[in-house]
Amino acid sequence: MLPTIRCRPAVRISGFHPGDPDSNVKLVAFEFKHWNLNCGIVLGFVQMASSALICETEPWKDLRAHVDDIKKTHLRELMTDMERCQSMMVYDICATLDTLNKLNNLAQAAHLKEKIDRMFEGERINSTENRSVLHVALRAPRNSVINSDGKNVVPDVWQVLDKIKNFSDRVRSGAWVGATGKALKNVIAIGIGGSFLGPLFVNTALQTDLEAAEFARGRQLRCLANVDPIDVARNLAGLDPETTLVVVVSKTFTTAETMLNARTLREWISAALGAVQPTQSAVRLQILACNGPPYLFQNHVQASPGFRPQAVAKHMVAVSTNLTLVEKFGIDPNNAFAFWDWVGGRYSVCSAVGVLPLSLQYGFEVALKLLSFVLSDISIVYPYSVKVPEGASSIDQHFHSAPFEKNLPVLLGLLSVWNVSFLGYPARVSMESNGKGVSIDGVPLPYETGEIDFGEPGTNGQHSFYQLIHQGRIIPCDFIGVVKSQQPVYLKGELVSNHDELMSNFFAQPDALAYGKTPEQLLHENVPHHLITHKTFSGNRPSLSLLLPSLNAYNIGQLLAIYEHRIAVEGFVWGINSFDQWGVELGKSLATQVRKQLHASRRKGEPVEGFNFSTTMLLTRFLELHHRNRKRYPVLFLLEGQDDEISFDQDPHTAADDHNFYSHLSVEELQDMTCLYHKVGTNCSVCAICLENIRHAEVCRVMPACRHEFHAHCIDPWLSKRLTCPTCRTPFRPRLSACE
Ligand SMILES: O=P(O)(O)OC[C@H]1O[C@H](O)[C@H](O)[C@@H](O)[C@@H]1O
Repeated sequence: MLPTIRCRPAVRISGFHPGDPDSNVKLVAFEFKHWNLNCGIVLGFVQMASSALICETEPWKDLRAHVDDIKKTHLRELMTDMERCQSMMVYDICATLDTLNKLNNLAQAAHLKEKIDRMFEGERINSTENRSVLHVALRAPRNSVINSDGKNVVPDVWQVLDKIKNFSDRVRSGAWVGATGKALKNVIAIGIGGSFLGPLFVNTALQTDLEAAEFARGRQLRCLANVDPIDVARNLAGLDPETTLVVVVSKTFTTAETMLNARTLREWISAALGAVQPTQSAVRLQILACNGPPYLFQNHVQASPGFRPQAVAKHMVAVSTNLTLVEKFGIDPNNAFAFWDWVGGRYSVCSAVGVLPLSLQYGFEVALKLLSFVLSDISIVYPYSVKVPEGASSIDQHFHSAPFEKNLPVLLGLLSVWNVSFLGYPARVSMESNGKGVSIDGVPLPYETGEIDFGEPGTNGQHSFYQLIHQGRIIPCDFIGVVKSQQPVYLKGELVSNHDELMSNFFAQPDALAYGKTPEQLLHENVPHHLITHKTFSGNRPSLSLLLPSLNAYNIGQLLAIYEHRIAVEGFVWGINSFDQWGVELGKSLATQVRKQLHASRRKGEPVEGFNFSTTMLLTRFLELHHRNRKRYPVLFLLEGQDDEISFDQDPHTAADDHNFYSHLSVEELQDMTCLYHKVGTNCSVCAICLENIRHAEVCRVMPACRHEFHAHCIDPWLSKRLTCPTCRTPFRPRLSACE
């Protein structure tokens, strides 16, 4: 089945025969009719100077002039194309045969083929970072040769894959156990951006796939990115550190959010199972306060049995290009899984970034299918002998070698360029790659690039933002559907199965966008006159519909690769660098300045300065309100930190200096401190640390000045570090005596 370009009559790309014996591309195999490619090549070739913008070429100007013609034709006129109607998947664009010829000319002018070749040949096409772009090597068969700087990188890739197989097999079989001897059933993958979204996407898709789910029975994979402690709390809810493995995923191993989350979980592990390292210099007790429900792990903090260095080694592993920092963090280098600077973060899901967490959850064989390989065709025993590449790898080969008229990523990329730069429609995906304002040579761009990416699964969007896409701005949409549901449900008495209900909408929406609804139709339906304009749909809105046979590891890999390459095609044509992301840096560095200010204000009472007036006011207000409200926050959990980067939630006036900050009380001294047996009706009845009621006759400590009361076993770890009330921060001197 599939794709048809829904455009002027007589232009069609069709195909997608999942079982096509002549094709090793299972997602899409298509024929292209009535388009004389060679003619397009000859007519369109224009040599560009290296810093010339694509908009200065004749093919670009030709397309620009063509826009007015195209705007005269409505998409609904194209719907009468019988050839298109016979296809199973439809790509509706506002374009004609002529448009496609002109786009092909543009591809020639942009030297698209040469750029694709340079990428596969490992040239440093990411010139602003001086790197090659070789994510295709991550899914290359073991015996292939792909060079970067004259070195074949494929053996390194397979060395890591072998290591992942070995490690994930051991964890899954129970040969690798946690610090207390229990099998590790749960995995939390910490990362952000490209070190998060890819694994999250694949995990979301696979967790309802029956085959994959069978391999994941009894196991959980959670992905944590956001630095908001609420997200940490949600991800840890219900997990036991004894049976949890933390995978820290960061290309650089310096990303602020990932490293703070990694330190947080390192404390979670070590508080429950033993301290991280006996660093005396900066061991501090931190209270993270929060209004939310008490998801977290106070009990583990109290129960910490003391220093057990193997806890982190057993419960934390890393994926990174920066193995030095991994080791410095305290993770055993043997438990680090490498990748390389020629893998961009957002193109890294096929590296250990995705393959390690997915192998731990679903087994290595399922993860391998995502990349390239049909397991039935290879021996699982080493060495793998790969016969038929599938998954992402099949699309790589297709992208590299198929002629443009049959090359799906090329066609999709060219059509995106048409939508964005000529028709002025903001399109989808690739915001970090192609959201650029200058060419690869640093020349400001006089045309629109980049796309805006948003969406929703299933029909959710129909009940919200589809209003915008039907009657507001024209936004080209991608609809991705599957023929066979992962979880088929058919209820007796219903008109259709649940999946057919879903798919009814999949087929209807592109038509609604393309056809629209005219005032004449509405009048014919007796719609009241005053509502006619409100209920009119202009139509003529382009969309792409992709129909997959099913959502399994192969198809997911293919889908990923199609979108990766489509993005590259767009960037190659626009003449921009799709592989850097300088635009994300400014906000991050400003956050560093804010972080320092918060630290200085909270710890030393320093006023807010160095910011613009508006931000100064807002920050000051934030600090004031936080300070005023702090007593009402329930204490969520206690942590020990050792990094100066961690901002302390500390009253400036009670933390004048580090000398007073530490109580230096020994365990014996703590035991000697006055405690009492709680009597009903006295003081507070809730311990603000564990949030449990304090019951009759439980052993408690009452803060002498403020009379706040806590379970003795809850408050003691805190008191060993500082002599303030954790609720109101009132300082005090201990009275040492036996229990009353
Ligand atoms: O993997 P890391 O080095 O932690 O980077 C995580 C993310 O951070 C950056 O902000 C980049 O914009 C992303 O492309 C990257 O994926």
